[in-house]
Amino acid sequence: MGLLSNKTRLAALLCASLAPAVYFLWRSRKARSKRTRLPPGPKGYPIIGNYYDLPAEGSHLQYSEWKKSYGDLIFLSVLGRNILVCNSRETVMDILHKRGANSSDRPRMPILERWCGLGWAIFTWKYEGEIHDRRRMVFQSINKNTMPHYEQHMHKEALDLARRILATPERFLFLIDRMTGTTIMRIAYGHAVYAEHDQWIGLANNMNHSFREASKALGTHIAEVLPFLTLFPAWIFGLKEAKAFKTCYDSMNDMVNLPYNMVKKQVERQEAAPSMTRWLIEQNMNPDGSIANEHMIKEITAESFAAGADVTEAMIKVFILAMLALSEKSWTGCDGIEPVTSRPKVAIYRWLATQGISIGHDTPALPHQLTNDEEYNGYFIPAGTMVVPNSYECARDESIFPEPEEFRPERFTDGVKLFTNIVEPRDFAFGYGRRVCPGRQISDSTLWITIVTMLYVFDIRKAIGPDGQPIEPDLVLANSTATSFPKPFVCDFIPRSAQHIEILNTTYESVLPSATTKPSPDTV
Ligand code: HEM
Repeated sequence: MGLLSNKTRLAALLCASLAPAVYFLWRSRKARSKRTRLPPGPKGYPIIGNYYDLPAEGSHLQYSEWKKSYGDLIFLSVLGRNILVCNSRETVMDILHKRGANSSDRPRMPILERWCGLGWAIFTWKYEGEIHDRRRMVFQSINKNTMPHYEQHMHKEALDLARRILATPERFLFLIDRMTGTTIMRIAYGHAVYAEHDQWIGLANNMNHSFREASKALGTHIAEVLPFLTLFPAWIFGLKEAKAFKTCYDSMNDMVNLPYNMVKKQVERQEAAPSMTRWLIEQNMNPDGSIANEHMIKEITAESFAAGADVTEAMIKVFILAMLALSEKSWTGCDGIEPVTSRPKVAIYRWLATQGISIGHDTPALPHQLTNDEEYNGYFIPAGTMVVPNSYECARDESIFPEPEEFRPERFTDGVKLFTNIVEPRDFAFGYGRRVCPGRQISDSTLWITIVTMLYVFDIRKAIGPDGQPIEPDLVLANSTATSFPKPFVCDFIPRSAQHIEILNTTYESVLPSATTKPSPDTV
């Protein structure tokens, strides 16, 4: 006779067979109860979710509008992808900074990775593996030893920009574009640009242009949210888009390989100018002359160039717009600016964000992604949720920045020193938590040196139209490409005095005198 009676055995059998069913029922109830604790958001449709609630461009405006109904946290779902929008500085900081250990991944960017050939760029990666080494490479090559060298070049390029604007003020937009390219080119590769149409800059322009076109093409692309579609060839979804993606793919490839190979040859000949690439090659050189981590060096320097040039250009153009917005109002910092004491650039970062600068495709900043489930203020946020920080809304918080549309440097500085008790706009201009921009020191210095130089030489005013009235610039940025830019605009650059011009010219000659005459020996 067994140890258990037949009745007990039957009961045990019943329990054993029911247990999984009970367990799954319990789990689904738990999950359902958790789901009911999701943050609020607009009710979507089955399967497609909020697909049609989001505009094709300017999503930050829609997020800000929803804030009135749903508050600081908004939960959306688009074709199965969960999205959490952080609509205030507090929620952005809580989720992306304080909980950075769980919020530092990126959502997959399947089109950029597969069709546009950007799988090597860390901004598309999860926060794991080699990304730490690559971010470290950027930090190590922008250090206290290399920074003074880079700053000399920034200074030279800013003075050069002022001289060129003096000669042909109507070309100022093109000249700013050129100047940011040449500055970052110097820093990344040590390449000096002399000719108007430099081959290296041409390469970079091709890359930037093709990336913008590809970004436009991926705008509403279904494969963005259904990654398996990128297993098919892009052309079956449209020839025009496929062409844009392919051009992007090829130009990225050129940018990764050609400048790097050139610098490598220069290092072998001991002729390389100081740069991120030279520094990284030297640091990774093996005793037999081979270079360790070569793929990382060439990819991270190409990414630094790509990440830096466009946004810095946008920032400087926004600064000019800001000067026009400031117009007749008095601001002590503008008049006879003291280069090292006044710090209007923090105002630019905030104002730029209020204008909806978008870094990353049509989101107010690059999105992050949750690695694991998260609990926040009683809400449940599932693993894999894409977190979108609405920096646009953060910069417009009226409790911190009254009349946020106004460009008012006096919020941050009395014209002599920077206030210490301010909310630092750089905290939201350069991203968040563990994914914060590793190149911010470079951009910060470039922007600062350029602003100071321009304000020293010029009074920047609204252009006067044929009717004798000032031409009002459009302050709304053109959105929806990788980085948003001011729409083309006109303005007047009025030199402050003959003495200011003389000082500009003598300073230009004295900063890095060798950089003005030596032609570039290498072509790519
Ligand atoms: C004014 C100029 C710049 C602005 C406003 C800017 C802003 C940003 C922002 C908002 C992010 C996303 C951060 C996040 O995910 O939370 C980012 C990422 C990045 N930036 Fe910048 N950036 C600028 C210039 C530069 C420069 C000059 C470099 C290189 C030297 C650079 C390299 C990068 C890289 C490599 C990433 C990807 C980091 C990652 O995904 O881990 N950026 N930047």
